[in-house]
Amino acid sequence: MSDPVRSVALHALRAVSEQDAYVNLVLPAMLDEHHIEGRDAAFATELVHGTLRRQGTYDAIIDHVASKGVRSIDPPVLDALRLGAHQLLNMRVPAHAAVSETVDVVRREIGHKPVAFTNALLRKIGQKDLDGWLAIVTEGLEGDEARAIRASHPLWIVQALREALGGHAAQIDKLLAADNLPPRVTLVARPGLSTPEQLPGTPGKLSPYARILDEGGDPGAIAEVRDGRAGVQDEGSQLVAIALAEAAVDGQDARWLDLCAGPGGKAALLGALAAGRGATLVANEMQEHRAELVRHGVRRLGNVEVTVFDGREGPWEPGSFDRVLVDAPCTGLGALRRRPESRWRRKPSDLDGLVPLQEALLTRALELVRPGGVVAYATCSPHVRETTRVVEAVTGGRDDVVVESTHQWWPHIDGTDAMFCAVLRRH
Ligand SMILES: C[S@@+](CC[C@H](N)C(=O)[O-])C[C@H]1O[C@@H](n2cnc3c(N)ncnc32)[C@H](O)[C@@H]1O
Repeated sequence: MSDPVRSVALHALRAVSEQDAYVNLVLPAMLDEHHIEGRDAAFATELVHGTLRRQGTYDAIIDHVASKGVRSIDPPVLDALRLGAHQLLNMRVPAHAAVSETVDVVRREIGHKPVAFTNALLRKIGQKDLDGWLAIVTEGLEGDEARAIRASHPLWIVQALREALGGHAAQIDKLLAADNLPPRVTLVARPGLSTPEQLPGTPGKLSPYARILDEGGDPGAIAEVRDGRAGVQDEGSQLVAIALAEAAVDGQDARWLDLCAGPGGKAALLGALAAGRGATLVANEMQEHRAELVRHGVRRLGNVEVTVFDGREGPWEPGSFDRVLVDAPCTGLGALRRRPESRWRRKPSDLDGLVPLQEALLTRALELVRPGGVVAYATCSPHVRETTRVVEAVTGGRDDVVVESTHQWWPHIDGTDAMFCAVLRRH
């Protein structure tokens, strides 16, 4: 394969759009297979992740330059055009190389037929810079419609994020911009197993256990991460585990439960915090393959039992836990910056299935915690239907539950994923 980097990039985009692959899984495997490393691997990652993030903007531009519109274009050719547009408009690739290399990939990987078409469209796109194109494709559009194209988010997500910002809705552009920046890798030093000072990088801003790796830092090269004394974990996730661990409980503090634990990042931190107090943790996960990831994450801890049940039905005694975490399955709209394709895959109707499950899991958690104990309800989504409205629906009309605190973290303010956490106390 000549220029294997761009060929791999196109294959990864095809796998995402054709087979619903997750780019975070499929691209590293392809890079490994083709022995693409170092700067070439970083270039391929930027090509693919950047193209996926900015797909909404590029499709609007391609729609403008293609005489029959973007929908008339064969999916493999469209992926190649997006790849070319990203190089032309958002990367420091010289325009002639962006066009000719992308056209070569089309010739090699798709065939001769679309070569002239691709060449003509990319040349047109190369005639203006990104700002020039944005002015054209948002002409006549206002507010969120223009914003959706400019910041490359589906309109319904822009509207949901603006609603979630509430009184801070004016920050929407900053939030959308933060979603388009790849996050720095953050480590967690699991207390009792390692200290942040033993890890490379700089201290976190919010969690006392966090360390932020320098750009290009490889967590796989760190001994503490390899052997489970530390892990890779966004600071927002660390803060959720800390919020549950630090909430005051009346009386004993011996039995903790993580109802939805897979893949186990929060369970590992909670387990370490529980061990420091002589408490035990049940880390439950419904899917066996994800429970296996939890077992791996907590392998250094002797106080964690991993179970595999539907959290709504597991065989625990009512009132048998002092602290319970419900890190509920959700749309993940708070983690768009680390999952480049997910914004295009999620649908508003996903909420219709998730919200009843979230309510049922929180209801069960409130049954399993003892009076005087606490429940933390968390989502890696700021969508109000999954956050405050779930808490209101479950606690409204109950006089045995008090909402002690709610907190929404944001990428553009806190540098974390947009995690939500409510701490509830049973009476
Ligand atoms: C947001 S993730 C949890 C992330 C995890 N706490 C961590 O920090 O690594 C939600 C998890 O809930 C699991 N899940 C979905 N439905 C469930 C149910 N009914 N009971 C228990 N777990 C469930 C999913 O498989 C998924 O692993």
